[in-house]
Amino acid sequence: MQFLLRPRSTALSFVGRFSDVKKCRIKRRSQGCTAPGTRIRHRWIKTVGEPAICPTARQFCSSAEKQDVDMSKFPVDRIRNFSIIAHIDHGKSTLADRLLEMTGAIAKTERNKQVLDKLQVERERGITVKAQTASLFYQHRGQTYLLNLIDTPGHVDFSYEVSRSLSACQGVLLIVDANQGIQAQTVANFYLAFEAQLTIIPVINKIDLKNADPDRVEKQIEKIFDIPKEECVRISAKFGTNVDQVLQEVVKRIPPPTAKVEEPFKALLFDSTFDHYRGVVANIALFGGYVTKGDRIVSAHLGKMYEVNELGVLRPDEQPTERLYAGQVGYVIAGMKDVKDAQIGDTLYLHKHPVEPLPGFSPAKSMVFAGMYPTDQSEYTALRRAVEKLALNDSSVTVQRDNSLALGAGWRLGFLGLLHMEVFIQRLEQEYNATVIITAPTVPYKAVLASPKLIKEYREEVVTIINPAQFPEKSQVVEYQEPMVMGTIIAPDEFTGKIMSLCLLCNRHDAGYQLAELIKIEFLLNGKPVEELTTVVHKDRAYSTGKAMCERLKESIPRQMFEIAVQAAIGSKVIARETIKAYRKNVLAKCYGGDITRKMKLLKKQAEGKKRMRLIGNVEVPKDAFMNVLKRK
Ligand SMILES: Nc1nc2c(ncn2[C@@H]2O[C@H](COP(=O)(O)OP(=O)(O)OP(=O)(O)O)[C@@H](O)[C@H]2O)c(=O)[nH]1
Repeated sequence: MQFLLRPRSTALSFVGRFSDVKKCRIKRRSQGCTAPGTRIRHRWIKTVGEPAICPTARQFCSSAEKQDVDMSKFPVDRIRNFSIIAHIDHGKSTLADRLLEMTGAIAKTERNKQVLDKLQVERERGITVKAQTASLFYQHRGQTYLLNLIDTPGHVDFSYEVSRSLSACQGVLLIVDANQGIQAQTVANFYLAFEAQLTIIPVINKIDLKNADPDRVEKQIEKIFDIPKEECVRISAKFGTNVDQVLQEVVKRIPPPTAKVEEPFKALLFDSTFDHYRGVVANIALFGGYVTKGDRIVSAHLGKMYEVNELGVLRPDEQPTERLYAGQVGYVIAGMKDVKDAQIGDTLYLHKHPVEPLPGFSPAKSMVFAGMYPTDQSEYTALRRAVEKLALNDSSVTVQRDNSLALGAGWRLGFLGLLHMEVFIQRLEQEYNATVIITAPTVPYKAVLASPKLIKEYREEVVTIINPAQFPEKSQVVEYQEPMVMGTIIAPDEFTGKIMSLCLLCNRHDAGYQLAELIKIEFLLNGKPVEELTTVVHKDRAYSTGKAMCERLKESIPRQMFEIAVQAAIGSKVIARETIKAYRKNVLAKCYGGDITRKMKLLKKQAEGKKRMRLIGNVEVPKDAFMNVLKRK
């Protein structure tokens, strides 16, 4: 790993192997933007709209009032579109709950916790993986404001969701934990918002904590982001302390959208979900004009025409309206049945008024690839549909068809990181009842080919390999290359030494490829290679990886009626071995007496379990064994 010290030593940059990085994230910086760690010299927060308001003059909409709000009465200057961004667990979803409660969008009950985290996987893991939109009506000085709030995920793997959400906003609430202070994703998200030229309101959360030190965090914010400490809002999202001030600051400081209703309809499709009954529900931000139910709209990228069947706002549940106007954020359902119809970043316009498309987004770059196969090939078609639908909800997943001799037809999927991969598979299992086998995750390596035969086959000299089983032999290549990342750590001088070990966990961006000594390791069960476990590692890690994987295989494969040899091999050379002793599992062992139905039940359960097994030679390997072995600790 290389380290580069930046001027004044406020930031430490490093270049490291991508495969070392545990939480993967790729970040592209637009040219000419401020480099991480350098101080921003100019003031960039503007105060717009009215001067400071008297808190007593503020009122909130009641739940009853909100139903009657006529969207057509919303002049653009009373709309505020903003996102909540932060490092993981700094309290975005908790603050979103409070904002929803205070504006009457949801009732204030114990049950209403992390309302915007709708997915089962989000509730189980306590993390946000999908950005969610909610339109809030907020009364201030006798006027109703429409606040469109987008709650975003904090984990580095889902930062693509954050950058997409920001394209629909003019401002952000940058939440910082009063105890932890500024963390890697705080800096990364700050730069996303800064580069998008959004107004940034720093919010110091969790001031109720015993170890909270808001003064220190304010100083950090001032030093690193150049935001005067007077502009920070101190809150406790958990207890609602000062949360009303956040709403006031949103109205005061975030500018309204510049969109004009008089212009032709132009909307950015910034997110979408798939509804089994109604098809694609597209989240749109209107950059001009208005759209009405029944209008015929065109998607600029695909040139396809649709009729708007339903549109409305998200409160946070869908609330249909007759029209959506310039500056608003809402949803449309327009008979998009095919998942490929709703391209994230596409521009929608009226059939009769074509417009210049909006810039859209550059596609997310997958950095972790894995093969996925149905446990039972008869489930292939159902799984294909599930993958397509889930990929629509998560456009940062790349899907390529793949075929394995042993596992049959499947896909090679690309993810932004390992958590992203785990969440995708958990969602497939929970939302689509799918059971799948996942192969070893790998980063995209490059090989400079030497063999003319291979060059002819690939039709290029430098190939990117996303499947270790297709990794060319050393004799066929000039060199291997591996992806590198550029990471940034911002810290005071005195900590430079200590933070070296933390480098693997920090924010990073693409730093190209470098020459690498790579080796392919194969794993064999009783002499039969398990293709899906084939892995490519750095030469110096070959033995430790081979040994660790053999040990994990031994732990994960249940004993069978014969002895199983677990081996790791480089070419024909075995580098590690473990033995699984013979054993016979008699499921009826504890079932005394003659109750035949009980015995049949146990045998049926065993047969179902076997379905989830994969037969390698004569060795049965449960699906979970693959996951256990492939999980990096
Ligand atoms: N004491 C205290 N705890 C808080 C406060 N705000 C949030 N928390 C807790 O912090 C944890 C994380 O809160 P979330 O709202 O899920 O954080 P998040 O930023 O949305 O998390 P991700 O979406 O996963 O990035 C939860 O256990 C909250 O109860 C606060 O003001 N005070």
